[in-house]
Amino acid sequence: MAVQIKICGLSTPETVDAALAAGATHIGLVHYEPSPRHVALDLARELREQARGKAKAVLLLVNADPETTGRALNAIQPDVVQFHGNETPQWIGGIRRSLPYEVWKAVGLKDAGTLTRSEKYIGKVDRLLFDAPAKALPGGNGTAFDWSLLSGHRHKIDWALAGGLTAGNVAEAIRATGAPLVDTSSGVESAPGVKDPQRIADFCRAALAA
Ligand SMILES: O=C(O)c1ccccc1NCC(=O)[C@H](O)[C@H](O)COP(=O)(O)O
Repeated sequence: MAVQIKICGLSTPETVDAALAAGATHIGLVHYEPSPRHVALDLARELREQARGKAKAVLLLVNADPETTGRALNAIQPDVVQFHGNETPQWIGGIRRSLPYEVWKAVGLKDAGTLTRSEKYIGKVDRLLFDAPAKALPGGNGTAFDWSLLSGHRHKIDWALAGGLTAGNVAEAIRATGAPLVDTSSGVESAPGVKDPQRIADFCRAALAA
């Protein structure tokens, strides 16, 4: 099956079009004010509508309180909500039980212990997104982690690979890990928060050719 591709941190209609044209299966909308990719709810709703029926819209939240979470989900009605902070399995499981969204949890992989600890989300989420550990931001830092942590790992639920992926390394990352879904943000930007249509096209081509 062809690898699935998420282009994260989109914030303009032009770059959503570029992602859709290049074959992205998922577009990521970051609703987190400290991020250079933050999109307010009105814009996120427009971008989500632009992608409807063409790619899944993934809403990213980071340690959002219940009111913010409810307001954002209501406004955007995404296909997927991705939790990218320290949200607990109980909190995430509650959202998944009560709302009709696919639910993902991002996990920063430092070492084999983090991989083992990520199992507490099994049964509470639909997918684990393995990313580099948090730095200045919880995600979107453009750094890769040690992919060998995943080699030979028996995944018990759906998963995805993120962290420092570019057109230049995504094929190798797919071969090294067997990732069924790859996610990039900084690797398709010309500056933090500024997506580049050419880099989006190059990334998708390289991932699909892997
Ligand atoms: O992208 C952000 O600014 C961001 C901020 C806060 C939490 C998560 C964020 N991004 C999440 C993603 O899914 C990124 O695509 C993922 O971390 C990979 O980013 P990158 O290493 O820059 O490709």
